[in-house]
Amino acid sequence: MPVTEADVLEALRPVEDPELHRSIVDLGMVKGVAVDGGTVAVRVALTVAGCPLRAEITNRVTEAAEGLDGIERADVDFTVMTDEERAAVREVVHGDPASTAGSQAAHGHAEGRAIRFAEPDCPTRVLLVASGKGGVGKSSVTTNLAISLAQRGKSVAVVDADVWGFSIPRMIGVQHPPMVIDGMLVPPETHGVRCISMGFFAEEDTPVIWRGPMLHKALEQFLTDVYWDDPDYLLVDLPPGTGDIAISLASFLPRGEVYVVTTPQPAAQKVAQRAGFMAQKVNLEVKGVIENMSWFTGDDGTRYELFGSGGGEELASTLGTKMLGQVPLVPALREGSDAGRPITVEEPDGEASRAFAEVARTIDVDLAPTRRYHRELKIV
Ligand SMILES: Nc1ncnc2c1ncn2[C@@H]1O[C@H](COP(=O)(O)OP(=O)(O)OP(=O)(O)O)[C@@H](O)[C@H]1O
Repeated sequence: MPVTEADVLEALRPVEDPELHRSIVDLGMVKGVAVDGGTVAVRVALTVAGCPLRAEITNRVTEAAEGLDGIERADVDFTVMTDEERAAVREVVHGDPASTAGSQAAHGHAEGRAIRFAEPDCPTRVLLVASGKGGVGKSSVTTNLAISLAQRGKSVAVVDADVWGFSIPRMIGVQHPPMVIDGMLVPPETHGVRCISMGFFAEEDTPVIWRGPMLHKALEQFLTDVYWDDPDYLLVDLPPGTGDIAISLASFLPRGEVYVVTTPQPAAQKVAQRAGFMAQKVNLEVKGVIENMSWFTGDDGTRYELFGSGGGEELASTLGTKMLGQVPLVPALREGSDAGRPITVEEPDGEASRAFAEVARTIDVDLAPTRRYHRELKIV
């Protein structure tokens, strides 16, 4: 039997938009299908003009259509959605329009909008990555831990809340800024990790001079106006230290698990301790310490403890928590970060990547919560 247009539509149904992770058919992106013998023409409406995912969508559509028996060639052409169509997409993916971005007359922060990650039935584990001071590798740990969790098959998102020293987009190698669909921000996905950062809204070499209340609102918007789609994990790269941002986030994310990154030298512990104690003061549990730059392995296999040793263990014991892992100092990690090629992607079997994979496993398996949250079990 010859292939019909309905057959093609069925074949396209499992094709997902690469970042919205929903069927392109359900999203209303397939605007037309025409079969002519062994050739099929498919017209796809992109959510936004100049959509950076066009090539990937072409590949997916072509592969699905050409998988049909009797179809030899698929030609894909593109159009762009109208405002109404975009509004419909936002409604499909982001639910009730009254509670989501873009529904307000003045787009932006909507007072009182719920933060999904704070809701009892939200399945997402929120990992807050903290450090006492800058430069210990907190952003590198956040980036590579996120990728390691994604490599375990988890859906992972990152909020770069290091508003003054945002570096995640560069480190992870983000290819394009977030897309805006009817006021809803769709975070770009790289190596299986979705990410949003102040870096998308400020120039790299311009200092962020926003004051506390504006930052507070910006972060709240990162948690509400962005289409996160209930990932398994949300990692938050906190600014170093114990300032207002960390406290704001604690109030936004009361179910956050805190992980403190430190270096091995004893002097660093005093500063890192403050971050840990601050978390405990705002009632967040410090779930573990990750020691970074623990040693450098020479060509002959000798380990050189350039920054001393024992700091991570000591900090963990002071904070009453566990040390989850030690990440060695590897020049390729820094080079990869600078070039947007994370070590966990470039050298997945290397010494540092194995350390990140083990920390990811510990968090994912050993520290998995035993309690499940059910809305219906909420005691009022
Ligand atoms: N294990 C490591 N091996 C080699 N270089 C590393 C390692 N960890 C971090 N670095 C490098 O150290 C520098 C600081 O790291 P990073 O930016 O992750 O720190 P940070 O604690 O987030 O700092 P800030 O909060 O100031 O942004 C970067 O150049 C990074 O590439």
